[in-house]
Amino acid sequence: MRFTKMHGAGNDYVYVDCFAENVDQLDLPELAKRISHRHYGVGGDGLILIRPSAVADAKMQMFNADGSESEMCGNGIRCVAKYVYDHRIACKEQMRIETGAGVLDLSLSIGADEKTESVTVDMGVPILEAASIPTRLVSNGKVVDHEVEFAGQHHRVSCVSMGNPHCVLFVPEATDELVLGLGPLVEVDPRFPNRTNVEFVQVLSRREVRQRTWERGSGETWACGTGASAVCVAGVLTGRTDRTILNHLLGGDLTMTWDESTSHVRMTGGAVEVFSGQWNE
Ligand SMILES: N[C@@H](CCC[C@H](N)C(=O)O)C(=O)O
Repeated sequence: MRFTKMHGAGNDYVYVDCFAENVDQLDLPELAKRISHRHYGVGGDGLILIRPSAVADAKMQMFNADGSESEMCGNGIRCVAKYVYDHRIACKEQMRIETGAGVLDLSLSIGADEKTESVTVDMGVPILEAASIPTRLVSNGKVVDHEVEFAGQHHRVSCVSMGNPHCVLFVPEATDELVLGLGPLVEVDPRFPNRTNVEFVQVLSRREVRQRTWERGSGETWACGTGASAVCVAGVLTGRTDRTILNHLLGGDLTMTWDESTSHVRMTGGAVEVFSGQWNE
């Protein structure tokens, strides 16, 4: 089976082109675990299948490194768009990709070498009601974060779904103690019956934040696009940031906007193809 390693802002996945490869007989969760392993496999934050779609230019199916399947992947969908364009599956600068969270619109910036340099994704409308710890309205009509106890400590969190669940914590500094210590506890907290992704965010100014992410099913990753979308929404709702922010993640930057007129979140970032190979197992 041919595969391609790609990353968006350092969030790296193993991609399989299912326009060319038949994976239907494979145990996909097991394959995701094995292929993602950083010592025994190709290595990555998970596995992403680029499939034909009946309703869009392609369909993305994504698995975390532990084999669990997620509805959506923000950095992954930019790489899927790049693959689809650069490998001439669809030569369209405006493209639609089907995900577990619906069909999303993408706009590609093409370089002089006729390859995709960056991608803007319309991430859709964030869902606040679906969060298991709901974001609350206070009497003056302003939405605020919610005080919750995790491991005996009180934290203020905002829960935002971008098709997949996110729990955003604004902190003075996203330390290892928080990300690697608290992150795994929040991920499996019983108040999140489907587990959750966890974002630790330091606000640098109204237009700039620094984010570290503990991802459901993959542990700490170098970036998370759906997480950056949730952070953009939570920053606006809690009055901390403007509607357009630059988010510095461990592996790169993402530009995020929560559009006031449409309520859609837009994300712009790079997508990089690293290498291709043959998986023989
Ligand atoms: N890294 C991704 C999110 C991947 C899925 C996530 N771990 C989940 O289980 O929901 C992104 O860029 O959005």
